[in-house]
Amino acid sequence: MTIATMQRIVKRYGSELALDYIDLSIQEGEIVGLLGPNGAGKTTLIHTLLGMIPFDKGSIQLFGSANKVFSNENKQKMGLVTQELTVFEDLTAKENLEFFAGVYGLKGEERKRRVQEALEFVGLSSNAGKLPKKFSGGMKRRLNIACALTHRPKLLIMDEPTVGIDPQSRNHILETVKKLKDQGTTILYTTHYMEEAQAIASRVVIVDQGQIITEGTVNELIANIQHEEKINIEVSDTTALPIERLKGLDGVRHVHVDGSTIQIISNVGAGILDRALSIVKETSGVVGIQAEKPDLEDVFLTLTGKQLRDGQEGD
Ligand SMILES: Nc1ncnc2c1ncn2[C@@H]1O[C@H](COP(=O)(O)OP(=O)(O)OP(=O)(O)O)[C@@H](O)[C@H]1O
Repeated sequence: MTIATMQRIVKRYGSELALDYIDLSIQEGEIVGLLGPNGAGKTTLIHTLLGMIPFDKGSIQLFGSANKVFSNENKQKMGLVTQELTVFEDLTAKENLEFFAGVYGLKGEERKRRVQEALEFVGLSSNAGKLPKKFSGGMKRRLNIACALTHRPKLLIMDEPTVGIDPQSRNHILETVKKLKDQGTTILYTTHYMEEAQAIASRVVIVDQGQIITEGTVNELIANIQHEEKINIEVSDTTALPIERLKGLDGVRHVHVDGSTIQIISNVGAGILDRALSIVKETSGVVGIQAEKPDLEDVFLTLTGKQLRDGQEGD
């Protein structure tokens, strides 16, 4: 089932074109990683999808219908984890959750149960009675996520939920996102950390300057930009290098020798590593292997000619 569709969406802030004909659809059960540098339009895209800001052109469908897209019924099915922390510093973690659960209309025993579940889900049960101002940055981020979970949204939108936290807390959050997906939540996850998208996204959508410049699974995106694979094999003995035999392997394009290193360039997916190693081992003694593997950063660099500006901690 298609959970959300954006068709030809244009959004301007005055003369600034923030979304430039966006076409995006999100299928049930996916984690869509929305990746792009600062100012690319990620926050604008999700605020538009949630009906929080008006757009200039195009149409949006949610949960299979274009009718009453931003009705309360549909809004109840969505959750937003904001980029800025939206927790109240002077309420305990539990009171914060009770407040947000109340906003979504949960009452009585059900509200208590959902608050408890959300606290457990993000690993904050033992800190339920504490004030967030005493929390670490990572704990505050986890509470911020829990606030968007008590009403069990079908579509959870997370706007850079790991900005400014330590790697351990980040991993904890990424695990939480995967757990949510396993429980059937569809997730739109925006980030400018390419390794996060690479780790959790079933599909990655890369935006830059208000446009979707490419989308696909991480492997598809990498395969699209990758025309060859490179393996460097360092040997201990260069007296009888089996260059001609390596050149004869299926899929090999070039073989170079640089000092004690043999570089083999092959077609993508040729899978020559095992075969090449067994040939080299026969004559030359292998002391090291290095395979150059492109990642999402290379995809971005290839498509836009610039770095993704992978964010620093605390930015
Ligand atoms: N309220 C606003 N008024 C005017 N311009 C805005 C407003 N919000 C965003 N913009 C502009 O729209 C463009 C897209 O911004 P947006 O915040 O959507 O990007 P982003 O990808 O979420 O960036 P970041 O990673 O820094 O959060 C930017 O050029 C930004 O300056």
